[in-house]
Amino acid sequence: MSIEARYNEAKKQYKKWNIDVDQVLKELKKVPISIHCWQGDDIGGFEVNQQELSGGIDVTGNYPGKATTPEELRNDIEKALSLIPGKHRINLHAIYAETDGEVVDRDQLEPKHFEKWVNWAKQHELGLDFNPTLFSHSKADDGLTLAHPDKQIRDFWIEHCKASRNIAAYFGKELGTPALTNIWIPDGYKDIPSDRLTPRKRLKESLDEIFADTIDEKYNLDAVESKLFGIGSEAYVVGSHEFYMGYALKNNKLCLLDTGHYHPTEVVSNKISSMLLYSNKLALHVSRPVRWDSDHVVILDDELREIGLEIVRNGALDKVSIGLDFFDASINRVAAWTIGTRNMIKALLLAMLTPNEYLKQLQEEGNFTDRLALMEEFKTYPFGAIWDYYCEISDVPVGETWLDEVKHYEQTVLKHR
Ligand SMILES: C[C@H](O)[C@H](O)[C@@H](O)C(=O)CO
Ligand SMILES: [Mn+2]
Repeated sequence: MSIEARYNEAKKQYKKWNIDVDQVLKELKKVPISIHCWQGDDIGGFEVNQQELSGGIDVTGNYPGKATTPEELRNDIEKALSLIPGKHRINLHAIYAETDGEVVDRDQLEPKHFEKWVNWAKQHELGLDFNPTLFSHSKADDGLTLAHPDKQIRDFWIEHCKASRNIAAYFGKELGTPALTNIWIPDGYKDIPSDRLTPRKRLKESLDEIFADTIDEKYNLDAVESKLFGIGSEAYVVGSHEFYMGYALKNNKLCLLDTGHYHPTEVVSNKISSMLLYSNKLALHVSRPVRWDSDHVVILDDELREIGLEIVRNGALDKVSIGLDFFDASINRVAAWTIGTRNMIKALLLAMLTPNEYLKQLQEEGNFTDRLALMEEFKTYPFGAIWDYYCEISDVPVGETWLDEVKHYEQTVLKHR
């Protein structure tokens, strides 16, 4: 049976539940995923004086073929994009600036250092998002940045964050879609602090200074990302969830929830509805923590499916900015992007192919038997036929055939680096 014939058969099954699959695919096509560039080079970046990765995050593995130049990184992203259905965004960190061999410290970065990224994004009709990089730098060596007791250090990072917002606004203006500037800092202490309040006060003041200049939301949106702990900040992280939730709500910023930044049994899917009751916008870093914030490649597990459902059934596709954040250097990096991003899209499609309104009604009626029975039965509905058809009409490989393309790319390009 052809892919189209299988699709038409599958469609009939969803039709029984008033799910218009053609319409679903049109909607899905409009949802951009912000794909993080840093999977392609193990968060190395291209600074002239590149420093070792710090900030309490770690990339493990030594799979050959990592991108060593901006051109290589862009080529690898292009390869991954050719295997992923839909139109997406690329998420950059400040360390991906291109300064033509000149040493430009982070507080001095300007839009011109990202001109090549913008030209490339225009060529491929991609939106861009941005992150100041407050790690892998001598001024972050003691694990403190915006909350540092030394004003000079704080000021340096404040200037970097301001510069980053201007760079993001430039992306937004040039590309006609607002860039999300996400601030994540590593600040914290390895051991039990004697004062939790003072560093948080300093962080609050630093953020107030960073955001003092208003930037049109047409061009730039600001997000703040919390964390529970990092390597070297096990006992205390200044920018905790509560800290940023309060800050974001009070200052009209987006809270960014990273799925690896919570206690092991705490899930982001359960936070989305609450957060959206108090804020009209929310951002995600979808990752896969294995026992800790390990940033494994996203798989189609229960939590990913639940995140998809929470976004879709609450009508929040235009409120939640979906970004990815994983970095695995033990497997082919183009495959990592492809697996993780295809899975994120699959989770959204699965959610759209669920009779959400009817299931809500069952719950309201207290009919938990039917609710459970249907939720389980829908797990074996012919989703694969719809997904394959979506890939076909999106001109990307169907099923696992994308892997052959990655293998070919590995043999012809990655192996020769
Ligand atoms: C590269 C980092 O993963 C990223 O900036 C940050 O979002 C993070 O999640 C740190 O744990
Ligand atoms: Mn993150």
